[in-house]
Amino acid sequence: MTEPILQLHDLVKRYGGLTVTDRLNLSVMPRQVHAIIGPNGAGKTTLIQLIAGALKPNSGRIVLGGRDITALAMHERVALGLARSYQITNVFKSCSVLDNLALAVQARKGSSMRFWRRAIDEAALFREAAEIGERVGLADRLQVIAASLSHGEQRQLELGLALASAPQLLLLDEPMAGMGPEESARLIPLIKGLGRQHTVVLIEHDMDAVFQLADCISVLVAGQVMATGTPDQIRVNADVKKAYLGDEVVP
Ligand SMILES: Nc1ncnc2c1ncn2[C@@H]1O[C@H](COP(=O)(O)OP(=O)(O)OP(=O)(O)O)[C@@H](O)[C@H]1O
Repeated sequence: MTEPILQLHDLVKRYGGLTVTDRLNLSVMPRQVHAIIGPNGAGKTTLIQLIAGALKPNSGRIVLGGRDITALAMHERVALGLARSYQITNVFKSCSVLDNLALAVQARKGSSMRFWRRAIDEAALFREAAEIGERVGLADRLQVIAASLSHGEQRQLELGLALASAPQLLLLDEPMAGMGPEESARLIPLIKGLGRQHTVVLIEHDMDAVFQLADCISVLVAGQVMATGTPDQIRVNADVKKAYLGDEVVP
């Protein structure tokens, strides 16, 4: 039987007297896009930060690939195959798409200070960077300076930068934010494809996008998972509909 790639056990996060993550349990299966949705203030961002290691839980356990990572720092989680794509961009604006990706690949390989690196290594580096560019839909934009990319293309490049660390699990924080309908339509199949290779956990407010791209959806309400299921199961779930009344509309 396939084991979950990520498991959260009785996770609790409190801010003073406010319990934001409330004995939360969640399993994420590999090679899926698993979306976490929920009304405003349900604790989605907090949950992503707990998984990434940007926040420490008050109690509970986080298990990645069978290993307890609860006590590990962010960079140690990255080394074990966890990557997070930020809304706040870490793109070098004056560099080309290809150079940005090559730098990210080089960072993974830990060879940034090796000025004497052989040319053959450099060719492999740029080949890998170009391949990542292709996977995020930027094959014909590799030589473009990052600052000239559209908003949507910059988000695609950020995805590419996250992929450069060769993650097992990719965390995406509102990948559709600020995108127009055309840009979203382009990103949906890309993210779906990434889920097949890396496993994607995302939070997203665009419900149309979530129901198109997710294999599995968990609904977070008041810091707990109220329901987990396929988009079709979640769409007809009466409790979920009730939780969303007056908030985002489940399509
Ligand atoms: N650093 C903090 N200190 C105190 N309270 C916080 C802090 N960060 C978040 N909260 C509170 O925790 C709750 C959950 O916040 P969180 O941002 O995780 O929810 P969310 O589901 O991502 O919301 P949204 O959909 O509006 O982005 C909110 O009530 C928020 O005010």
